[in-house]
Amino acid sequence: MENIQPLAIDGVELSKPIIISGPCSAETEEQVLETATQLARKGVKIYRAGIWKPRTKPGGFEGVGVPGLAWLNKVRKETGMKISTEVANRSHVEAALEYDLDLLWIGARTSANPFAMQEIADVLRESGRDIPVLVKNPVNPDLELWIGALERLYNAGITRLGVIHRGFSTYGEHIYRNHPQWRIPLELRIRYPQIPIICDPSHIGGKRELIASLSQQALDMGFDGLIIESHCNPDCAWSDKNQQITPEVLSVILDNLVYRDAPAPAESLVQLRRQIDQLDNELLEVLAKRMNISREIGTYKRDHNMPVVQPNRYGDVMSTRILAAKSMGIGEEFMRSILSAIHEESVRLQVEINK
Ligand SMILES: O=C(O)C(=O)C[C@]1(C(=O)O)C=C[C@@H](O)C=C1
Repeated sequence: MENIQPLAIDGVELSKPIIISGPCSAETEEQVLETATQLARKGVKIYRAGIWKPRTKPGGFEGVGVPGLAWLNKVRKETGMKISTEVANRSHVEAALEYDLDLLWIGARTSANPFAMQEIADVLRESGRDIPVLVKNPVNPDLELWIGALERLYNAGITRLGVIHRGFSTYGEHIYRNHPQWRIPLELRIRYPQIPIICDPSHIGGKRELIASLSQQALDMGFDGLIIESHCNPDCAWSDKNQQITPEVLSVILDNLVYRDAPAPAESLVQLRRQIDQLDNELLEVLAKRMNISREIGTYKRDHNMPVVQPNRYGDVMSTRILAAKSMGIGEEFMRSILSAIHEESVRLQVEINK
């Protein structure tokens, strides 16, 4: 995907960060236009509204369908904003192209489904249109599946691609509706630095109160933009009302965000990075030494017919190190995952010796 072009929409200068906003769902022409007018007044340039809504269970509001596309056209005409919606199958794409939408996005359930992604890529290729497309992460935390969805579009001739990080589904009650698992979009950034990443704090948080802090966190991590749900009357929204905010609130949140975009690092940062380099080397040396001891223990176990995994010893290692880590200001979760990775590798080396 070397040839990916910067996310550009014809006829609009994209702000930094890129801001996309609008209601979760288009409900009525009045609601669509009223929300759009208020957002345009606040300086938003790209409008979003769900026309077809994938619902977990049948019987919910499933979107207004094609008539909503005409309302979006009216939004563009009256406010000058660019218009976007989610597409999930061939007929959605055909209708969206017919109504000349400026930007499309692919939802998380669709990007998780290679058949649906291929169908969308095929219809875009047949249309010969290089419309910008944003791909939400798949519901499950699978980076390859996400990249696969992007590749299908890229191979179909779509060169203005971006992604939306909307968090990952988890079972049970959590503070987030969809767990952010930031390391996954960050890994994508490292592998494809040319692909812009837009954060969707509305779907990650699932609650209005979390939108501001999640947005700032995303910008601090170098994300390129935000897609935030906004509704002229959120409490009466037909879908996802807890995570929608008024254009007024949106504007306050945006005004308070700090967008960090400093270019070359100063000397003080270079110095600090040198210290990190040094410490990482020391960590590596210690790790290598630990693995060598583990190999020796592995030989001992093989010669004395002992099982590789020693749960009591592992439990002791875990609890004593976590206690020590805490007293040094190191987080428990972090320490637990490091120790568990070290133990896994240590066990793998010892199993090798037994072969
Ligand atoms: O103490 C041992 O028996 C080891 O092999 C070391 C070690 C570790 O890496 O800490 C590895 C495997 C065991 O399950 C417990 C601990």
